[in-house]
Amino acid sequence: MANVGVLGAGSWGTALSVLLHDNGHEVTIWSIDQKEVEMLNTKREHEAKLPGVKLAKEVVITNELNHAINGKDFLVLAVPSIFTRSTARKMSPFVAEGQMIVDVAKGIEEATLMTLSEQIHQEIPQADVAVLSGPSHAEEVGRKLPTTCVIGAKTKKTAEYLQSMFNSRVFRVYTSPDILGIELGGALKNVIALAAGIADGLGYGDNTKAALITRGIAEIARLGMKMGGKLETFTGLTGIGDLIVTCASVHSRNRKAGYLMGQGKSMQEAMDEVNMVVEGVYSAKAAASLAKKYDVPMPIVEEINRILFEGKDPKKAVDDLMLRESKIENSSLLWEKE
Ligand SMILES: NC(=O)c1ccc[n+]([C@@H]2O[C@H](COP(=O)([O-])OP(=O)(O)OC[C@H]3O[C@@H](n4cnc5c(N)ncnc54)[C@H](O)[C@@H]3O)[C@@H](O)[C@H]2O)c1
Ligand SMILES: O=P(O)(O)OC[C@H](O)CO
Repeated sequence: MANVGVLGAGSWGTALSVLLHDNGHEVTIWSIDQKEVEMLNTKREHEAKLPGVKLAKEVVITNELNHAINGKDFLVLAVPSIFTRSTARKMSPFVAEGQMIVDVAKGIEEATLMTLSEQIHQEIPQADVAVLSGPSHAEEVGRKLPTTCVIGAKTKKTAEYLQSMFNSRVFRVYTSPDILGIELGGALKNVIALAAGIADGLGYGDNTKAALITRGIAEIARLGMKMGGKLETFTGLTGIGDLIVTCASVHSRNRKAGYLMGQGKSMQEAMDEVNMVVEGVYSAKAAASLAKKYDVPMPIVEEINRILFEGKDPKKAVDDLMLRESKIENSSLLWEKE
């Protein structure tokens, strides 16, 4: 049994707290928002973000960061990615040498193009930073439906320790040394999910969805491998696995935001209606900047940026994708004879 601090009390922080408590660990959740702490202490349920999932009375909920960090065997950082750096900076004075932090958010910092684990390492150099990712909606983890994820860590020892902490009958965790590939897959799939949602909102069909998923992972892998991520990661749970769930699921925040935009709502109207973090909106510009920096074609990502930030008509964006110059499916495939 371990003593765990979960930083962030949104839907994912809450679902993982329930999982870790069910696994027999002592869990303390921290939220920056005193009202959220009071609400969770009173109701033992996040009605707005994860209705129907109860937090056991033993789970401690606090507004004091040091209470969630001091003496904990490991920490789970579950705040939306735009708050990762600021939260890590606040955490740093309380984090012990070698204390493990598992980042479970998905994003890339727009200003620096850094992954979340890189930001955490910069703010908390003394921490042992790992990541947890995969096809795992909080709504289903909270209902204890079978789910698989991957822990990425710098050492096998840390990865296997954390694997044993999260593993359960309903939550199967694999390990991986490819932290970068895991983080890029998690952040970039949210941008493609916006496109999948837009296609749904426009009334397009399964063919369109399959095309976006397949060409989407091609874009993600092309960039990710040029940055140093591994092909095996992009074809695994945190790559294609997470992309499939986010493009297809009724629970997906990014898909839903895209759907609303496909139906004619503005980006802001869509984000307000979803009322939970829509990470793809924050990662889209970073993805386009990385594509430019690494000289990798990412046409879906580029069109999403035009829709989000230049007001391009989504239908015109799909037309432009369909009418791009003709291409071979994969430029590494060759005919024996030309
Ligand atoms: N929800 C899921 O199914 C799921 C699954 C896997 C990964 N994730 C990732 O986990 C991260 C969190 O997602 P979520 O769904 O829990 O989001 P959410 O919108 O439910 O979480 C919002 C929470 O963030 C915290 N918060 C708000 N403002 C803050 C601030 N200024 N500083 C620090 N914390 C603040 C509060 O506790 C708030 O409840 C995202 O990166 C998301 O991609 C989510
Ligand atoms: O699928 P979304 O858009 O809700 O994103 C949340 C998580 O990243 C799912 O893995």
